[in-house]
Amino acid sequence: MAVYTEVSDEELEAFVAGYDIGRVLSCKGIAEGVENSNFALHTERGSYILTLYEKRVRESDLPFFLGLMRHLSANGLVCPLPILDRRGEALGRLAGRPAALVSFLEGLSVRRPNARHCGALGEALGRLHAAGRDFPMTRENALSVTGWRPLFEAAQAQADRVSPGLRERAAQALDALERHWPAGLPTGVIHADLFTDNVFFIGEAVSGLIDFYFACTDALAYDLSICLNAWCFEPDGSFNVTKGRAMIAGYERVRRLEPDEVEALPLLCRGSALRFMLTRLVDWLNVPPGALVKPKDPLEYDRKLSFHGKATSAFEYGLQR
Ligand SMILES: Nc1ncnc2c1ncn2[C@@H]1O[C@H](COP(=O)(O)OP(=O)(O)O)[C@@H](O)[C@H]1O
Ligand SMILES: N[C@@H](CCOP(=O)(O)O)C(=O)O
Repeated sequence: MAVYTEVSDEELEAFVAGYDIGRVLSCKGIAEGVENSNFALHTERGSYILTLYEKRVRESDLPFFLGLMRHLSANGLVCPLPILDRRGEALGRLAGRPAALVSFLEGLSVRRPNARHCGALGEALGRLHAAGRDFPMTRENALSVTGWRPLFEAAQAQADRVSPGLRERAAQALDALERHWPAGLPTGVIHADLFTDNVFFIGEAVSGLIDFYFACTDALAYDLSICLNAWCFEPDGSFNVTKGRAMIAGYERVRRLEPDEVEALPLLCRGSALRFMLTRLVDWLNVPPGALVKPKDPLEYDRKLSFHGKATSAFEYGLQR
């Protein structure tokens, strides 16, 4: 369910009249997604996504997200382009919420990516990092290492109800990561949530990247580690090194990893696995009564953590030199 806020026809027509995009032909709520209310909007001029930003997105971050998408689009990355209204603003208000219109992207996300998808994704991630290089705004990553202990504290008392021993496994990973988290790696704009549902393909070519609402300024290789976690494990919990090799090679076609990033990769993968395990665990333990959102499985990332805890070098993830 991802329509939290209903919009009346009158409100919608008044909002759309603020843009030079013709009149509304249709507007349908989109079921996918969890954070915001999204609608597929068709007007006399084209197709758009209308997003009403809900409570989990901080309003003060919206200029960063919208500015970033405009910057990346201007630098050749296919991502949603925020449409400017007649006043030249990308951010408006609708039904009492901050709202924006972005361009509609063609393509489909893949649920079970193969190695060619992983290679194409790696290359697209490299292009994203290159296109973001001159973006002048910054945004701290609230879900990096200093953000993990509060999540752990919020969930630890009930963690063993989800899986025996989970509290201790998470505590050990967190202690190790807090002690050894790498500093000084090359940083820039990262997507920070480039899971399969946020990447569109036409055939095996990437046709667009969406959902920049976790984007921030952080280590570039951390973004790659998020993708290795999200794309290269099999349903049985094993890491598919063929997919990892394709992804890293795809990334390095655009941007070669530096020696300190290579060195840090296993730790970054462990950190990003813990990040998603913890946010999923907190969500799992706090499903609001009557909610239609299906929480994501934290144990998927508990299994990934056990792989990363044993990995010692980037070669185990498919790096070739
Ligand atoms: N620019 C776009 N073009 C086409 N479809 C989009 C676009 N943006 C979002 N969508 C659709 O809306 C769904 C939810 O969007 P998403 O940004 O992932 O929401 P949330 O941030 O709430 O998780 C996506 O899975 C996709 O189907
Ligand atoms: N990708 C995260 C959850 C964020 O969901 P999204 O719909 O905003 O991509 C996870 O898998 O835990």
